[in-house]
Amino acid sequence: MTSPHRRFTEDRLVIASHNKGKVVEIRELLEPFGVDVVSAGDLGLPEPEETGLTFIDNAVLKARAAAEASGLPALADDSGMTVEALDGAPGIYSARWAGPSKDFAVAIELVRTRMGDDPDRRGAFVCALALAWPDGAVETFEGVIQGHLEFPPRGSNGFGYDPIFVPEGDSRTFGEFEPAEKHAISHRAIAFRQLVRACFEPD
Ligand SMILES: O=c1nc[nH]c2c1ncn2[C@H]1C[C@H](O)[C@@H](COP(=O)(O)OP(=O)(O)OP(=O)(O)O)O1
Ligand SMILES: [Mg+2]
Repeated sequence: MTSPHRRFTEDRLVIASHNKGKVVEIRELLEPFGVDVVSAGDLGLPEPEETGLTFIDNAVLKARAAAEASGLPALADDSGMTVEALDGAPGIYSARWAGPSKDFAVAIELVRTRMGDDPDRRGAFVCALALAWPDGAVETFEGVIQGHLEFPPRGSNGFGYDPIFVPEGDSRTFGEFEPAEKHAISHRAIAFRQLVRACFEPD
């Protein structure tokens, strides 16, 4: 049976993200596919306003904006952390909780104080990926990893909320994971496996 997905046949791809930590991870995850990648920041593309109400909506919006502006296929990642005790917050607002200076010490402190001593420490990371072409076609994928939060933050690897997130089955925070270990299990890795199967690997 032929795949219902639009396949990636070009040799260049724009990473539609202005987050340096995320761009590093996406480059590492795409490395085996020999695609020439350039980031939206490198191309001087503007950072679109994320007006969507879901991770998928925002990923599509960012991917389409970059594909239209560059004339190249573009891959966007919209991701965040959801906390049970906060009814899913910060969720799609995960980056915005860090404020205009993108200070995640501030965002982490906000999560800590809002959770207070709630005994429910469960949290998850979600990653939506959208691959968009300049003609408007788009493919979307989503990955989730469950875990719990621990304070104070530990570890200096990764980015964002990694120093407080402990994935199920481990006792270390993602901030204490080596990059390759995070790439084996993360929400982004789960979404990437689907993307690769649908759009990159031969039928
Ligand atoms: O693996 C992760 N480890 C820790 N924190 C993470 C992760 N993945 C997403 N996060 C948090 C921080 C990030 O800032 C926000 C995503 O927000 P999101 O709008 O998708 O990205 P962003 O504004 O940082 O860059 P951009 O929109 O240009 O891709 O969620
Ligand atoms: Mg963003």
